[in-house]
Amino acid sequence: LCYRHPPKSWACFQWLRPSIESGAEKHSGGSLSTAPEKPSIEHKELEIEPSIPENTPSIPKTEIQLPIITKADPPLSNHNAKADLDRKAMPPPPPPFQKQLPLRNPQAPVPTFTVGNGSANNDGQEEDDEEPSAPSFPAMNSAQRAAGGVSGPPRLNAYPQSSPGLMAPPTRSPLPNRGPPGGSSSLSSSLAPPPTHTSIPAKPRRKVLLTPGHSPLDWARLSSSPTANLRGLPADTPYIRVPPSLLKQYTGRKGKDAWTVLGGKVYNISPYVPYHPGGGPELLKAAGRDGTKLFGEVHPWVNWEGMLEPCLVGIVVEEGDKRGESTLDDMD
Ligand code: HEM
Repeated sequence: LCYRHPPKSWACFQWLRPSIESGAEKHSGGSLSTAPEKPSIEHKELEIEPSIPENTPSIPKTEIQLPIITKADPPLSNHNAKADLDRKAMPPPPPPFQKQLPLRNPQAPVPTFTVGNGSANNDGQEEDDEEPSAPSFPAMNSAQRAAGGVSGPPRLNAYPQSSPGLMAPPTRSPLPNRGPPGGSSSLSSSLAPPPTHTSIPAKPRRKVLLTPGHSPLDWARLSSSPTANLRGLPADTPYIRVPPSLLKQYTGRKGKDAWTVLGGKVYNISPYVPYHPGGGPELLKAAGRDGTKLFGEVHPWVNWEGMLEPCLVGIVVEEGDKRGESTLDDMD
C-alpha cells in the first residue's frame, strides 16, 4: 500500500499542504519570536516530505483526484467530510483469502464431474491455466472409474435413483438365505464363497454323521485302552499267517468279523465300523480282501497303521504256505 500510494500522495496531506506551506513561509521570514499555532504537526510534515526519495514510483498527482462534488452530494463539512474523502481515496480492502474453485457454470454451485470423455487432465499444470480437471477421488486408475459408476459427488441417500452405472439395491426376502451348502439353493446362496477363492473338489466329500460316542476321539480312547480286545481273537493269541482262503471267510457277514489287508497286514476292522467317518458300508467294501488300493484311492493321508494297531490279526501269506502259525518276529 505504501509503495503504490506513498504518503506524498495521501489526500490528507493535500489538505494540510496549504498550512504547511504557510508555516514554511513563516519560518523563511525569519521571525523566530512568532510561535506557530501547531508547531508539532507542521514540523513533522516538513521533516517527512524530504525523506521520500524523488525516484520512488508513485501514482502521478493527476491520478489522485479528490472526488468531484456534485450538486447531489450533501455539503461536506470539517472532519466528517475529510474522513469521507480519505476513505474514498484509499483502495478497497482485499477480499478475505479463500481458494476459489473454477466454476464454469454459475447455475450449478456444487462441483460435478464426469468420467469417460478423456477431458481429465493429469499432467500437473496449474489449475488456472487449464480446464477444470476431474477431482482426485476416485483415483484415475480405480475400479470405480473403470466401471463408469462415477457420475457425481458422493451421495448421502442410501438408494439413489436408478442409473445404469450404479448398483441396484439388494432385493430383500423375509427370511435370510441360509440353506445348507448342499441344498438346492447352494449355487445362488449369498453366503457361498466366491468361486475364485476355493477350488471345487473333484469328488464331493462323503463323510457320514457318526452316532454319538463314535467320534475319532472316542476311537482313539478305545484303541489305546489296554483292556480292550479289538482283534476278535482269544486273548494272548499270537499273530497268525492268513492265506487268501482264510481272509475270504471274514467279510463281516454271517456273524463273523471283517478282516482286510493293508500293506500286507491283516486287520480286524469290525470294531472300527461304527467309527469310520466314511461310513460302515464304505469300510466294508474292503472286507475279506486286500483293501490297500481302495484305501489309497480315498484317503492316502490317513495313518492306518497307528489307528488300527490294536486290531492287527497277522500277516497275509501265499495260499499253501504251511509253515503254520507264526509271530511277527518270524516275519522280520
Ligand atoms: C480299513 C481301514 C480304514 C480306515 C482306518 C479309515 C479311516 C478313515 C478316516 C480316518 C477317515 C476320515 C478322513 C478325513 O477326515 O480326512 C475316513 C474317511 C473316509 N473313508 Fe475311510 N478308512 C478305512 C478304510 C476305508 C475304505 C476301505 C473305504 C472305501 C472303500 C473308505 C472310505 C472312506 C470315505 C469315503 C471317507 C470319507 C472321505 C471324505 O471325507 O471325503 N475308508 N476313513
